[in-house]
Amino acid sequence: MVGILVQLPLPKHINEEKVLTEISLAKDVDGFHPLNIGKLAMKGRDPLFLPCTPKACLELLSRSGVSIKGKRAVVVGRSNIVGLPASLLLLKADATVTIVHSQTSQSDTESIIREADIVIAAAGQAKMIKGSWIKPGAAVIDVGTNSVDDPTRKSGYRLVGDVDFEEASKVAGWITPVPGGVGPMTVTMLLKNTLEGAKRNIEQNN
Ligand SMILES: NC(=O)C1=CN([C@@H]2O[C@H](COP(=O)(O)OP(=O)(O)OC[C@H]3O[C@@H](n4cnc5c(N)ncnc54)[C@H](OP(=O)(O)O)[C@@H]3O)[C@@H](O)[C@H]2O)C=CC1
Ligand SMILES: Nc1nc(=O)c2c([nH]1)NC[C@@H]1CN(c3ccc(C(=O)N[C@@H](CCC(=O)O)C(=O)O)cc3)C=[N+]21
Repeated sequence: MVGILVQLPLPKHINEEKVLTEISLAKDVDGFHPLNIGKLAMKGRDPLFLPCTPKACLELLSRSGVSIKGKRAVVVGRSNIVGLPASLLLLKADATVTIVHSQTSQSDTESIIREADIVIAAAGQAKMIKGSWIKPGAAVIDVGTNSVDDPTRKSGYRLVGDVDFEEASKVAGWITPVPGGVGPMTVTMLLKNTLEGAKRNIEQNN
């Protein structure tokens, strides 16, 4: 076995920190071991693996030719899975990073997003970010995957992002859709991490 991913969130009676700390560093393909996250947070240290969703966000930016250095970036959300590691990655890439969260005032959230060249939305709130908040030409990465009722669908629901795509796509320079945006790239980054981890293990054992 070359990689281990513990699907989060865990049920309440299981201690997430204990479980994640038990994962071998060399198999931590999600990059959630405290040592990997700690290295991500520190200057001049390189974690063995980067968390898949934040890595997917940066991959989408770089493949679209969006430069990060010196840009104003806002991350909406500060979870261990997405918001916090995404902001650390942007910081490592030399962006000027602001993080907004559930305790940020609505007016601050809106005004900070309005000034951002790069928006990473990971709040889990359907369509909370309006088109009028987006700076013209900004790069908008929508991580939110929220199911909303839709009686016209056989399933009875559909997936929407944290950004109002219809409005925001008229103003943004780049924007990812939901579904079909960050989600599939996250899966790709998981496979990439797993392959790279396997190669590294083979090299070290020879
Ligand atoms: N496509 C993909 O690969 C992935 C998609 N997701 C999706 O991304 C979204 C976020 O996931 P996850 O980070 O795990 O969710 P969490 O619920 O763990 O975190 C949500 C974060 O958003 C903040 N928040 C909540 N409401 C607001 C608001 N109104 N304004 C600003 N910030 C707010 C919370 O603040 P506070 O800290 O104060 O509570 C929290 O930090 C979900 O829709 C999830 O389904 C998640 C992982 C991968
Ligand atoms: N340890 C851990 N690591 C994670 O990376 C992790 C996790 N736990 N827990 C849950 C969240 C959620 N997440 C998604 C990944 C892909 C899609 C994805 O591919 N979505 C498709 C749609 C899928 C559908 O239609 O249902 C899309 O956006 O196009 C969504 C969500 C990873 N997470």
